[in-house]
This record gives sequence, C-alpha cells and structure tokens, in this order.
Amino acid sequence: MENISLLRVAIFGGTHGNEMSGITLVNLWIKNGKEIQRKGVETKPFITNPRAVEKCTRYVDTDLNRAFTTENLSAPSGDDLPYEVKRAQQINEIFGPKGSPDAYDVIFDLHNTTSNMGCTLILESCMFVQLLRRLYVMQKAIAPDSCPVLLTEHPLLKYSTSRSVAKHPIGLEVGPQPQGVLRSNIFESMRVVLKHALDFIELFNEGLEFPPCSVDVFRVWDKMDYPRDTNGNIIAMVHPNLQDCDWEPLNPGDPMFQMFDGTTVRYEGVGTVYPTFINEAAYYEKQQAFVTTRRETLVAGAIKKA
Ligand SMILES: CC(=O)N[C@@H](CC(=O)O)C(=O)O
Ligand SMILES: [Zn+2]
Repeated sequence: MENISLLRVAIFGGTHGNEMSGITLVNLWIKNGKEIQRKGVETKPFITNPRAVEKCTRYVDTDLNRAFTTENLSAPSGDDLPYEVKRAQQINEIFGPKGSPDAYDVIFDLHNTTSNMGCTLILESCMFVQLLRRLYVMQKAIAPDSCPVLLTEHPLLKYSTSRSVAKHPIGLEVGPQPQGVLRSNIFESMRVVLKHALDFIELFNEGLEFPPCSVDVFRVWDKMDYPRDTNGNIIAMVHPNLQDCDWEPLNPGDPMFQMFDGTTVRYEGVGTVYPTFINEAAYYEKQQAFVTTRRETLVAGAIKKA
C-alpha cells in the first residue's frame, strides 16, 4: 500500500495566456474561493503567466510550459533572462522547489486546446495513476463522453511543465475551444471536473481507502509534422477523415493529410495508434500536426492517506 499525503493543492490558470477557461475560472476563484475550499485541504488559485494573459497570447518570450528545466530553475537570476524563465523561478519558489519535500502536493494546471479532445487528464508518470483512476471514474460519471488519460512519459517527447513543480502534477486539457475565446460548454466541463477532483481529494484526506484496480491510458508514442516542401513550408492539411477524430483509432493505410494538390497521404506506421492534439493551433510553431498514442492498461495498487 502506497501512502501519500494530499494537503496543499494549487490550481494554475493562464500558463498559456490565450486559453480562456482556466484563466476565467482561476480569476473567479481568486475573488471568491468558496467553490474550491475543501476540509483539510489548502487550495490556492494562481495565474502563472499574467503578462501573457494581459496580452491574450500564449507566451511573451518563451513557452512557460516548457520552461521548468533544471537548467532554467538554477540559472543565476538577472534582467537578461526571458520573462517566462524568471516567472518559472518565482513559481518554483512559491510552489516548489521542484523535487523537494517542501513542494506542493498537487497542482492542477488548466489548459484549453483547439483540438476535439474533450476533457483530458494529462499525467507525467504512471506513479499517480492510482489517484487518477478515481478521478477518471468520477469524470465518467459526470461527462457523457469518455474522459481519456494522456500519459506524457516519453524519453524524448516529455516536456518541463509548470505543474511539474508539484509532487503530483495533473494537467487538465479541455477542448475544442479557439484561442482567446470562452465557450460556455467548455468552461462548464472544466469547472465540473475540477469540482469532482477536489471532492475526491477531500474524501482521500478523510482517510477513505481506495482498492486496487486497473485504468486505461493513452501513452504518448510519437509526434507527426505536416508535410513540407524543401523550404519548410507546409503543403498539406489534416485530412477531413482525421480532423476532430481525437482518440479514435488510426490504422495503417488510413488517410492522414490532404495535400494542397488534392492527393491523400496515408498513415504508414506499424499497428493502430490513437491520435490526439489533432490540428492544435499552438503546435504549428512546434512542427506538430498531431501526437500519436498507444492504449495501455495500467494496474493501480491500493491507496490511502499517509
Ligand atoms: C495546447 C497546449 O497548450 N497543450 C499543453 C499540454 C500540456 O499542458 O501538457 C502544452 O503543450 O503545454
Ligand atoms: Zn495550454
């Protein structure tokens, strides 16, 4: 039986300054935190990138959700550092230090995507799947559609997120919602998932035991770029058969891109993958048309409060 304590919880909004649901919710909760208060739990709502929020842009100098590397966090502070690196250092001081016993127990980091991903929980390692299993069950109960778990553990594709400062980082990615836009359905589903997640932490803190079980996850497998010409210009779009089909199986031979000349590019990998972040606006600059994942079932042991 693994013992973990869940006492200090932060809720981050505005890690990307144009993802409006998390920004709006966190600002509401900063004004009035009643909705996120739970017995025995300290919850802190926090805007992580206020300058980007003010400009309604993803970031000012560099992507904050890639900035929490050991190198950045240990860089000598100075005015010449990019804004987001300075901000990462401040956040690490308040909620970390990353990797230390003093770090916050849980950070929920609220994101929106332009992809049709529904409500997705993003986990960085399977260590925390025991808890996620429970969140997952609760989400299933509240959302008519499935609520996938994306595991970003990958030797090359893992990135240094804002939430990685916590002992248990949890990303909440809800879409589709355009950048800079607030949609009531997306806003509401984010709000409801957070509510259930906090309810769970309260129950857990009261000493409720959760039995072992298994949970299905989508593990990041590979990233796919758009087809490009020799100058690096994009020469195709996501194929209509794939657009909006996040989490649906993509089999070898299935259409993947539609070239501007009308021809179809088909998936040629080995075996079935489950694409996600399909045609995410923020990923054009990252040379990423979508991410492929593989389905896995993880077995979660019993958990109980320390
Ligand atoms: C669209 C978007 O910003 N997605 C997030 C995913 C995450 O938080 O892990 C990112 O790339 O940082
Ligand atoms: Zn984001």
